[in-house]
Amino acid sequence: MLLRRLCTSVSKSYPYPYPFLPSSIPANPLSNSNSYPILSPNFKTLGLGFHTTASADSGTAHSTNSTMDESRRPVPLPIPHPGTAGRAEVFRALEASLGSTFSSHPIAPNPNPLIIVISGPSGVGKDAVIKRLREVRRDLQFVVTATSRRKRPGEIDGEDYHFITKAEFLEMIERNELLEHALVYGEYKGIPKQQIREYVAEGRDVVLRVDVQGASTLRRILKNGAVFVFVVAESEAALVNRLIGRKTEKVEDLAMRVAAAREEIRCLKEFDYVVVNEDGELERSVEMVASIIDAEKAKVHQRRPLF
Ligand SMILES: Nc1ncnc2c1ncn2[C@@H]1O[C@H](COP(=O)(O)OP(=O)(O)OP(=O)(O)O)[C@@H](O)[C@H]1O
Repeated sequence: MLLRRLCTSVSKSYPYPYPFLPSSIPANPLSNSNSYPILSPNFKTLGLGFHTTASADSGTAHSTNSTMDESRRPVPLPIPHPGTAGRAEVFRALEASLGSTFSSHPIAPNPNPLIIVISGPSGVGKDAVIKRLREVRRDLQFVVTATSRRKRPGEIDGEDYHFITKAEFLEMIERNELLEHALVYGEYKGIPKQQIREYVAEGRDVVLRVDVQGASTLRRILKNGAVFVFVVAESEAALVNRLIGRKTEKVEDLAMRVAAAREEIRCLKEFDYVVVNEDGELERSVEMVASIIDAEKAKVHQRRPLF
């Protein structure tokens, strides 16, 4: 707040390109006509409680800090005008006047690795969104869910899902290898822990795909350490049409999935973001998810992926 006030008042009052000088400061007697006067090295101390002022009649700058010794008194140095001098020359002159080199280290800290949980009712397009996201965001890691259900046409084992038997799934549960698992429409689905741990340890962003009940479990485990995205269709009718169009469900399963979707939509408030995957607008939904990820990575207060 204090910094903002300082920046605002300084930028309003100072016509020179150097932001921390009061406008009343006279020309530097040592400078040529292309130079601006500048103080050294006490500008660094502005934030530390020194208050540097300029005296119009003496042509020198003073500090109101009574403890400042002679050696730290501001020394006026000539700064060549960027219009006539080379960039490197002005850069070096600024460094000399401030008494320190300009660091090339990143100003903002590296963002934390992010866990992105994508969920939503059956048939809204979670797999379709994730499949496309994989293509457009190569920087993301996708945890492959293990499932006991049968492969659908076009699905690839180890890429879309790890297709395993019910017995193998139960062994994974026994060995505590799953972060979360659920029995969904008579088939097991679960998220292997190890993959997430490895990706997060490498500082990578990880995308998980879970059903709504799985998302509730993950929220309890991961709390605010992950971002939860709820994918929905624009309407119930659109969702039903999509499920029918997929032609993968038995008729009795269709009714069950639609009934479940009605319940699952009530869980929306447990999520951080909602993405409406409108009919024919898959690309826009994928862009929306990518934007959510970018916004999360730009957060000043980052989530901490702990589990
Ligand atoms: N925006 C869209 N417009 C039109 N069709 C879509 C769109 N998104 C997905 N679909 C289609 O809708 C059907 C259901 O999508 P998908 O299988 O990705 O849903 P899902 O949420 O992963 O379902 P489930 O949880 O049952 O696995 C698929 O046939 C898919 O191609």
